[in-house]
Amino acid sequence: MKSLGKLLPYIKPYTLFAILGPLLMCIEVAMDLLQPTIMQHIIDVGITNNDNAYVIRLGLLMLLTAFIGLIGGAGSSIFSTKAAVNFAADIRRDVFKKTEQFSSKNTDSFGAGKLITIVTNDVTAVQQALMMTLRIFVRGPLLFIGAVFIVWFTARDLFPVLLVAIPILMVLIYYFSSQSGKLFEKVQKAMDQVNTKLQETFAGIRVIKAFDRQDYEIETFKTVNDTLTKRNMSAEQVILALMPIMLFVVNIGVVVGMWMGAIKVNEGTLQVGVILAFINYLNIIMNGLMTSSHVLMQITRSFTSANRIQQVLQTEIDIQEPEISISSPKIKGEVEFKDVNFSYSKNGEYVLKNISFQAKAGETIGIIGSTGSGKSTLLKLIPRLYDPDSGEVLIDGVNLKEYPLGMLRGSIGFVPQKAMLFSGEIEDNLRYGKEEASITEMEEAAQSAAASEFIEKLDGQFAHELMQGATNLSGGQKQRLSMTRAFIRKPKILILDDSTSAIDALSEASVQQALKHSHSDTTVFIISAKVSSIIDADQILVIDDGTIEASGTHEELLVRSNVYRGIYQTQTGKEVLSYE
Ligand SMILES: Nc1ncnc2c1ncn2[C@@H]1O[C@H](COP(=O)(O)OP(=O)(O)OP(=O)(O)O)[C@@H](O)[C@H]1O
Repeated sequence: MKSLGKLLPYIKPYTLFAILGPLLMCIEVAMDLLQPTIMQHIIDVGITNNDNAYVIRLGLLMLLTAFIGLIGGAGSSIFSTKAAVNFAADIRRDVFKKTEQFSSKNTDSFGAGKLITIVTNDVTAVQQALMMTLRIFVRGPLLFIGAVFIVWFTARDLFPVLLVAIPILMVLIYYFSSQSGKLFEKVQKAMDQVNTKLQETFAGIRVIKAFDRQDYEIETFKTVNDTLTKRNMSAEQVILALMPIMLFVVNIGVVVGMWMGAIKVNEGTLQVGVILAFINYLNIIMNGLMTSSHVLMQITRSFTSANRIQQVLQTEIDIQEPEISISSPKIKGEVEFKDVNFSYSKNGEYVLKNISFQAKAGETIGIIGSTGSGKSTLLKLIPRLYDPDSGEVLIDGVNLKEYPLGMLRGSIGFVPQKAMLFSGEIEDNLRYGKEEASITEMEEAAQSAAASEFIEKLDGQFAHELMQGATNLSGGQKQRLSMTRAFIRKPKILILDDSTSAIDALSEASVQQALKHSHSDTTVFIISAKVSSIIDADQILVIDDGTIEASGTHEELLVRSNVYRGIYQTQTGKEVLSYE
C-alpha cells in the first residue's frame, strides 16, 4: 500500500488527464442511473395510460442519455489511458535509469530475470491499477451509491432486500480480494523464475545445442512454466469464482424483491414498473460492487508490483560518487593495492586476501594463477565495479573513492574476459570507447588490436551490422573488437582480462608489439593463463587462492615461486631447477 502511494508523484505531470478521466466517467454513470427510472416512467405512465407520445418522448430521452453516457465513457477511457500509460512509461524510465546506476553487487542481488519482470510485468500491473482506478473505481462506487439512493427514494418498500444482500456481497468481495492478493504475489515470483530461465536459455542456446541438452532444457522450462500456470490458475479461479457466487446472491434478491413487490402490487401500494426498475438497480448495484472488487483486486495485485518497483528505486547504490572529488586534472596511471580484502557477499569468505602491490605508471603487470583464484576480481576493483571490504586501492596515490566515477572509468580501458558487444554497427560499439572517435582513430585502434584485417573484409567495414550478442562474429573477432573498443580511448590504465585467449599466437604478438609502442605510457594489466602472454611484463603477480603467492619478473619468479615454476614447466615442457 505504502509502495503504491510512493509511486503517486509519477501522476503529477498528468494531473489534468487523471482528473478528466473520472469526471467524464461521472457523466456516464449519471446517464446509466437515469435509464431504469425513465423505463419505469414509460411503463407506469406511458404504457399504463396508453400515452404513445409520452412513450416516444421518453424513448428519445433514453437514447439521448445513452448517447451522452457514450461520450462520457469514451472521453473517460481516452484520458484515463493517457494518464496511466504515461505514468507507467515514466516509472519504467526511472527503473531502467536506476538499474544503469547499479553497482555490480546491486545487479547481482536482483538477478536479470527479476529485473526484467519488474520493468515489464510489474510496471504494467501498476499501469492497469491506475487505469482501472481512474475509470472503474469511480464507476463502480458511483453506480452502487447512486442505485442505493434511487431505490431508497423510489422503491423504499423493497429496500430491506438491499439491506440483506449488500453486506453479503461485500463480505464475499472482501474475502475473495484478500485471497487473490496473496495468490498474485506467488504468481509474480513464478514469473521471475520463467524470465530467468528464458534469459539463461537464450543466452546459452549454442551450448545447449552443442551438448544436445534441448530435452533437458525443455523439461526444466516445463517445471517453471507449470508452476506459473498452476499459480495463475489458482489466482484467476479465485477471481472467476466470485462472479457466479455474487450472481446467485443477486438472483435470490431478485426473487425476494419480486415476491415482496407482488404482495405490494396486489395491495395496490406499488406499481409494476417500480419492481422492474428495482431489479435493474439491483443488477446495477451488483455490477457496481463487482467492478469495484475487480479494481480492488487489481490494486491489491499491484501492491506486490509497486513494492518490487520500489525495491529497485530505493536500492542504495553501494558505489557512489565521492562527496568531495579530487581536483587532479589528469590520471597518470600509478596503481597501488594496500591490504585489500574483498568478498562478494556480506560476511562471506574473502575472495581476495591482504592484496598489496604497486604498479608504476606505464608498467605492464602480468597476472597468472589457477582458475577461480581471484584474478578477475582483483582487476574489477580498479574501475570500481566492486569496492574492497577493507584496505585501499589507490591511483596516483589517491584512493579510488575520491575520483569522480566518470573521470576514473574514463581513464580505464577494460577488456572483459567474455567479449560483450552490442547489436548495431561495429562503429557504434567502438564509440562506447570514445564517443567522438574519428574513422582514423578507429583504424589505428583496430590496427593495434589486430582487428583491421577482418574488419576490412566485412560488408561496410566499420558500418558492418552486428547481431544481438555479435553472433555473426567468431570468438577471436569479438575479442579483437572488444580490445579495439578499449584501445580507442588511449586509456591511462588498460585491463586485459584473458582477452587474447581466442586469438592466434601471431596476432597476439602483434597486439603486444602495439601495446609496447602505441601505449607506452599506459599501465597495462594482463590476466592470462599463458606464460607466453606475460613473460615480458615488468612485474608478474602469481595469484593463489585469493592471495599474492609471489611477485616479480619472469626470471625472478622462476627462482622464487613454486606455483609459477610449475605453470611454466607444464606449458613449455622445459625443466627449471629449483633454487630452494
Ligand atoms: N559475481 C560473483 N558473485 C559471487 N562470487 C563470485 C562472483 N564472481 C566470481 N565469484 C567467485 O570469486 C572467486 C574468484 O573468481 P574470479 O573470477 O576472480 O577468478 P579468476 O581467477 O579470474 O578465475 P578464471 O581464471 O577462471 O577467470 C571464484 O570462487 C568465484 O566463484
